[in-house]
Amino acid sequence: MTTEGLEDVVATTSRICDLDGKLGKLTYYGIDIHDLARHSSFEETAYLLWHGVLPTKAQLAEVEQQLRANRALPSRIIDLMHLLPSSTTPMDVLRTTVSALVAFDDDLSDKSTAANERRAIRLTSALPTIIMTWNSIREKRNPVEPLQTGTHAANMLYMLTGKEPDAYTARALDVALILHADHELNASTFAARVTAGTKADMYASVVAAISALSGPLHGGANEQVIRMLLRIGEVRNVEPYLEDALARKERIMGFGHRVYRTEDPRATHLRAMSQELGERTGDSRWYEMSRAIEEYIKGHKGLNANVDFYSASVYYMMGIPIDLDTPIFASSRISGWTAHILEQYANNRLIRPRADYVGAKITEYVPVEQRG
Ligand SMILES: CC(=O)SCCNC(=O)CCNC(=O)[C@H](O)C(C)(C)COP(=O)(O)OP(=O)(O)OC[C@H]1O[C@@H](n2cnc3c(N)ncnc32)[C@H](O)[C@@H]1OP(=O)(O)O
Ligand SMILES: O=C([O-])CC(=O)C(=O)O
Repeated sequence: MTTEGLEDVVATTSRICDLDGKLGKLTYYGIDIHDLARHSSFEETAYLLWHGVLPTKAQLAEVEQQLRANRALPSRIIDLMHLLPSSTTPMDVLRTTVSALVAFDDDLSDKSTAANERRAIRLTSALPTIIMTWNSIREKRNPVEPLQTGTHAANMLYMLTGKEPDAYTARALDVALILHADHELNASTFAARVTAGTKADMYASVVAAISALSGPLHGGANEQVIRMLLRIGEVRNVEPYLEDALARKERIMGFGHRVYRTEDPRATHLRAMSQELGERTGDSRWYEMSRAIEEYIKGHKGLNANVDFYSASVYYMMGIPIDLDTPIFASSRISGWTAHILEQYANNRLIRPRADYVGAKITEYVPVEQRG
């Protein structure tokens, strides 16, 4: 029997992330996402995903230090970015430069777990630098050097503007990164594991993941959500816009999920953040439109907002350029991807499902001269 889109197919065992779509429960190594969002940091959550336990104080300090120490990019990666047309999308730049980073790995032949854990740290540190360096290059500004201090989130905001972010915004992005860090066998993580399952290296596996994340049915939806909010413009336009869109059978980005049949627990936090950011910035339009869309779609289609819905207005109110939304998702999900790649390597079997053949019956080969 076939299951289109592998819905509900259990494709592997994993200790990393547990997801209950009926109850709306999400845990990383048994720790509730709500607790992580309230109390953890992105760095601590990444450690948890890589090692399966929360770090001691010393281990946390060490991973924070390693993540800071690896922020700078090889200068030739920056040279490579200068060669790209300024219209290249940030996701395409991310995919291309992560692929090129393999050439700067000191010893690719070292396939030990320790070497792959070091690669996970290097890749996690590199992603925000790539994204923000590209943002400067395409705007014909000098890239801002990464800070040697501060969190993954604060450094990302600093590299965007050249100014240290206020504590509230840095923490809000930190929480968003925690919420996006892992999500079981989503399409990009599955792509990473399929690639790692062939014993391809970590760079190749992450490139596969970035490529899968970029599509609008997955991580690319957050960018489409904010474009929709901009098109709608104000709360009173929500209803006619959605009526039209649904009549045309359009999908409303940021709604629906393959696994959740109830509220996505990450959306609960992002909704509250969107409201709070609206109040702080004195412009609640984006939050209010989002609430109106959510109510309409819930009422008319029975669909819940997913992680991409409220993250869109959150990032917009932080002043993040729209097409950096999905790369920012990637700069969190890299922790989950690399954790899954490490888990795949540790207990590997090639991932190779079958297809139910529904094509033509055996047919005789007709040489081209006789085909008319
Ligand atoms: C981080 C993430 O990846 S979260 C997901 C981000 N993606 C989006 O927000 C894109 C919009 N959402 C969607 O396209 C889908 O809900 C997906 C891709 C997330 C999940 O899709 P699936 O599990 O394959 O559900 P499927 O596509 O079979 O949809 C089931 C039904 O709900 C409808 N539906 C699902 N999502 C939506 C939506 N966002 N807007 C309108 N209708 C929708 C479908 O049209 C379909 O209706 P039908 O049976 O009448 O044809
Ligand atoms: O799990 C999924 O299919 C999509 C998702 O929410 C994520 O990757 O965060």
